[in-house]
Amino acid sequence: MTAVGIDAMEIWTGKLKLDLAETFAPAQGDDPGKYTKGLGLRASSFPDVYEDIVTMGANAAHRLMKRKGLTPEDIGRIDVATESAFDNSKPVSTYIAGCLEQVYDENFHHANKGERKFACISGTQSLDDAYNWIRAGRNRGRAALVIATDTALYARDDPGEATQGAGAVAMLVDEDPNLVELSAEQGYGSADETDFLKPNQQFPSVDGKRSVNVYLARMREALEDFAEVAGDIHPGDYEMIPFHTPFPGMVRKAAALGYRHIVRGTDVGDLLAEEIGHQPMRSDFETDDEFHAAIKEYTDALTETERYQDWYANTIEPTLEISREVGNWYTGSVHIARASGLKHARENGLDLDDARLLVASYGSGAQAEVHAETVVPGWEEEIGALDIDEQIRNRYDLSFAEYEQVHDVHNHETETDVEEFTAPENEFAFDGWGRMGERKYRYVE
Ligand SMILES: CC(=O)CC(=O)SCCNC(=O)CCNC(=O)[C@H](O)C(C)(C)COP(=O)(O)OP(=O)(O)OC[C@H]1O[C@@H](n2cnc3c(N)ncnc32)[C@H](O)[C@@H]1OP(=O)(O)O
Repeated sequence: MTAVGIDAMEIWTGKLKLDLAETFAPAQGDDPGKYTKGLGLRASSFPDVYEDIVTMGANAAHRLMKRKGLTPEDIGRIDVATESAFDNSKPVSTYIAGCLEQVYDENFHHANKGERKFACISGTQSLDDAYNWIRAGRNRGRAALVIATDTALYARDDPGEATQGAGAVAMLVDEDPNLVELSAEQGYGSADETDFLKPNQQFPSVDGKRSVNVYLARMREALEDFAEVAGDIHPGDYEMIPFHTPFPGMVRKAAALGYRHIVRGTDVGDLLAEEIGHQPMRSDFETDDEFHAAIKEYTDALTETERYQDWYANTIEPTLEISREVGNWYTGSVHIARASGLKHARENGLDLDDARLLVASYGSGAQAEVHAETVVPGWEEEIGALDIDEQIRNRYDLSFAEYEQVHDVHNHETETDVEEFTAPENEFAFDGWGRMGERKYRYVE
C-alpha cells in the first residue's frame, strides 16, 4: 500500500503577543505562577487588526506552496478546519483560494473545497478526509491542502481568557510523504457533551472545569478503542505523543492518565508496582469516592517517579514548546504539538527516521481520536524549513491597554478604529467589506 501522509507543513502565528506573566497576570490581579506553572503558558498570540482566519490560513498556505514549488494545478482539494468561521454558508476555503489566486496565474476551479466543523478535532478530521480521498484514488495525482486556522478568543474576564491564541497551520497531504505517514488504524471516544459551545455566538460558553474532565474521559475511550484495533500499547512504542494542547497543563493531566493506562500488564507496570504499589482496582473499594481518592493518590505518586518523569521529559515535554509561547490555536493545536516535537528532535540531533508518534486529538462537544504516525526520512529538512521561532520572536508585545483594544477590534459586536501595530509585508491582509457584507483581502508586497 502506498504511504499517505503529511508531506510538508507551514505555521503562521498571529503577529501580536500578550505576555501572560508580565502583562496579563498583574492586570488580572493573579499570581504569574498560575499561567507559567499551572496552565504552562508564557504568552498568547493575537491577530493584528488586518489579520483574521483567512489571512493567517492563506499566508501559511502560500508559504507552503512557494516552498514546495506548487501551483494551483497541483492541488485537488482545499479543506479548512476552523471553529472561528464568520459565515454559515460560504466556506473559508473559498476565501483562502481567492487570496491565493491573486498571486498565481492559475486558479483552483477544479479543486474540491470545504469547511470542517467539530471544535478542535476538525483539523485532524480534515486530514482524514484528505487521506481517504487519496486512498480512494480520487485525487488524480494531486495533493490536498489542509488548513487549520483559528482565532481562539474568549469573552473578557471569562476564565478561558488565559488560554487564548491565534494562528494557522497549513499541511500538504500526499502520497509518499516527506514528514509523517498516517496509520490506517484509529481509535475514537465520542459522546454528546455540553462543555464548550458557541450557539450562534462568537465567544464560547465554557464550563471550564467540566471541559477538562470531558477531555480526559473521551481521550481514555479513544485510547482504549485504538488499542482494540492496533493492539496493546507499551510506553516504549512511541517516540513522542503530541496531544491537543489547549494549554500545556491540560496535557500534563492527560499524559499521567494515559501512562497509567498503558503501563498496566507490562514490564514497566511491574517495576512501578515494586516502587509505589499496584494500581488501585475498583473491586477493592466500597465506594466510588474511596476508589477515586486512591486513584488520585496513586497517580500523584506515579508522576513523582523517575521512570515517569524521564518518559514525560522525552515523550511529552518537547511537544509543548511552541504551545507555551502561542496559546490555544483550537484546530491547529495538535498539529503545532507534532511540529514542536519534531523541531525539538531536529535541534537536539535525535534520529527519528521511522520512529512512531501517537497523535491524540480532541474537540469539545466532544470527541477524541488517537492514531499512529511514522516519521519518514526527509522530516528533518521539512521541519528545518519552519521559521516559527523567528515569527514568535518578531511579534509585537502588547501592553494591557493595547490588548483590550485588540480584543475589541476582533469582537464582532464592537466597532472600533485601531491603528495596526505591525506593517504587513509580502502577505495577505484584510481590506474591508464588500457589497454583500463579505470580507475582502489583498496581497501586500
Ligand atoms: C477549548 C479547547 O481547546 C477544547 C479543550 O481542550 S477542553 C479542555 C480544556 N478547557 C479549556 O481550555 C477551556 C478554557 N479554559 C478555561 O476555562 C480555564 O482556563 C480553566 C478552567 C482551564 C482554568 O481556569 P481557572 O479556573 O481560572 O484556573 P485554575 O484552575 O484556578 O488554575 C489553573 C491551574 O493553575 C494552578 N495554579 C493556580 N495558581 C497557581 C500558582 N500561583 N502557581 C502554580 N500553579 C497555580 C491551579 O492549581 C490549576 O492547576 P491544576 O488544574 O493542576 O490544579
